[in-house]
Amino acid sequence: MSLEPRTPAAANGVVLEEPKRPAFASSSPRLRLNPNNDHNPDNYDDMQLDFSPEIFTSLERYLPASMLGKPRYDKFKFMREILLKYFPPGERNRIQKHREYRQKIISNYQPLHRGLYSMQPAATFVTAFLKAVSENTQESFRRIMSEPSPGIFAFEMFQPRFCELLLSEVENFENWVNEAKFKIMRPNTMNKYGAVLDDFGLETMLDKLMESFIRPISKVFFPEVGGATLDSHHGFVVEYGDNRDVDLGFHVDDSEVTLNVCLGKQFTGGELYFRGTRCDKHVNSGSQSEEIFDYAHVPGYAVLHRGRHRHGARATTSGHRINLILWCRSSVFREMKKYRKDFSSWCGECLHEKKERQRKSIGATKQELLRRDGESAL
Ligand SMILES: O=C(O)CCC(=O)C(=O)O
Ligand SMILES: [Fe+2]
Repeated sequence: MSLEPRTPAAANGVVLEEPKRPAFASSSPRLRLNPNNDHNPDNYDDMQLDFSPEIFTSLERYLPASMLGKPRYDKFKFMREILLKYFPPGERNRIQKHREYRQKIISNYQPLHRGLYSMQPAATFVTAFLKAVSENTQESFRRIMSEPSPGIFAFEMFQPRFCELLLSEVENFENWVNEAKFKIMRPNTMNKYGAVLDDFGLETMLDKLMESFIRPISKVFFPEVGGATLDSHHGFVVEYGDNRDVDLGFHVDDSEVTLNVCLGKQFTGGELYFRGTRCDKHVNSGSQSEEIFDYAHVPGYAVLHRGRHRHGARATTSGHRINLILWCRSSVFREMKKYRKDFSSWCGECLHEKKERQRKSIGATKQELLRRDGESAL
């Protein structure tokens, strides 16, 4: 098996080209860095748009103060100009196709357990997890979590009943896909099986899961990779066993923080193996012995790690294993990353290089001092 990490490039199919910086003249107004949450945005549902109306409604909170009082059409033109720079036509086309794909599922698929489609914390999480998140402190999180290897957190998360319901919903969706001979998109380029939960209606629920439960934890444990600013996700299930995927190759996720929860059912094998966190430049570098760690999945239990923490899943040797995966992303972190070269706060190899530079520089300084001492003694 190759140990070359592969970035699952097509992830949820949303691969954005490098955004080009808007070429505004320096005197032109710019978007605000933080949203104006007091502003009540207009509704764009009735307009013929080439981007989803919700994008305009969301973006409106970022408009400069001078634009906010302008007529709706002026705001629309201003925002569209920005969006066009960030989404080239091919990308826009792909997003439009994906929107139609989801629409087709939503209008034909009959959910089995409607309760799953809105976040119901008391029916979803085990009590200890809920308590830790409501306390929202490093101590409360540490109380329910183990950190068996640096940057890998394991904890009990879902109630058995919630796992059962979600498994049966996924099964119901897959039966519908087969009966309707519907061609579904798989979670990413690495899986032949599994399903994207966001595509059949669970996007809002998973957004809530990320915002209210994963982001507070990530803010504490992964601040250096945008843990506090997670603002989008890709949520899916992976499936292993007979007539399913067997294992998963060595890779990094297209996420800043990944939540991986085992839903069941009964299985042997399927352990995750981790090999240290790396930036793009060092993604293929070797591992230190202390970075080598294996984790055995337990139904109901979650693993939380940086997306750049290199990992893979060993063969599921018997039974059937289904895991919920939530790739959580931060647009702010991705934008800032473009202007940085040193990632020693989270990349094991950048840190190693930095220490090496410091060691050399201290050595050179010592040499210089010794030389000066020698000269003055003459
Ligand atoms: O099979 C697993 O538990 C890991 C899945 C995974 O790493 C992924 O889908 O990115
Ligand atoms: Fe992964």
